[in-house]
Amino acid sequence: MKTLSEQACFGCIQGFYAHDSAETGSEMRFAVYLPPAATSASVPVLYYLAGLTCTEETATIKAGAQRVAAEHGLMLVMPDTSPRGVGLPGEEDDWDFGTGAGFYLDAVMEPWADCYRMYSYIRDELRLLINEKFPADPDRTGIFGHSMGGHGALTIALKNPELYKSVSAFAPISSPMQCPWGQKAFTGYLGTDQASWAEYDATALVKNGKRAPHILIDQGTADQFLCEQLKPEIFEAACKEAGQPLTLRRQDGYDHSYYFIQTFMEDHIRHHAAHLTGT
Ligand SMILES: N[C@@H](CCC(=O)N[C@@H](CS)C(=O)NCC(=O)O)C(=O)O
Repeated sequence: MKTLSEQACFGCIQGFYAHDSAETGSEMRFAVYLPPAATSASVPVLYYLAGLTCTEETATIKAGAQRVAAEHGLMLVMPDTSPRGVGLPGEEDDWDFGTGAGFYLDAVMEPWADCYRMYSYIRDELRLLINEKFPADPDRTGIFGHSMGGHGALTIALKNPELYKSVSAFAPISSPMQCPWGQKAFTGYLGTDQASWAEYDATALVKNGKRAPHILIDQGTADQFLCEQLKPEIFEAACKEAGQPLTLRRQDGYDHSYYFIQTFMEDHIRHHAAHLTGT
């Protein structure tokens, strides 16, 4: 692991790091915010998965998460959204597939299968690296994210409740099997086998018996992707039917941007702190 930069931020450190990833066969970058509490003890870790076109910098700069994370003593980890520059044909052609659009799954289709392994990268490789290199309490890990990253957070938490003790999402893709972004990505990375798609679809996972801790979702009513891509009502109905605890808040007038995310970031960090630290 190498340090790219470190800056003082709310009493401790905002850093950017890179490492050679075995899962993605490439150098991956990630951002870590260490709260002041991390100077004297191991602290809970909260992963934030970003959306389409984003990098490790996007939420670090735009989400305004550090002040509240410092207050609650949470470490923030903000990874990149895909491998970059691995040289696959077409990887840069679309903004919603390939670079910047890893969809937090393990691809099985060629040529993506060797490198596009963001599910295993986030759940295993990066988590173990963070636990080894930073003052992390491995028993207190939470996960949240936005849009494609909201889908990632929900699916990773639902599939691994023993690893993730808190979960939330901003404007998640609630059922990628049922929207154009997801159908394009799943066809390209997973092929046409619908059974493998269901393994990465939050709504299907809930319907098939997977459970996560109480989920918080915020969704802006003026989000330009709401009706065609995000469809929170599908996930809401599945959770209600299955008895999965969910608080879905429809926020009047907010769109899909980081102005929306930064408005409700404090509520999300408090939600995670309540699960991870009891504060
Ligand atoms: N490029 C897309 C929009 C992509 C987009 O909105 N990405 C969201 C995540 S799904 C984002 O967070 N973008 C980065 C930003 O707002 O800084 C378009 O032209 O419609």
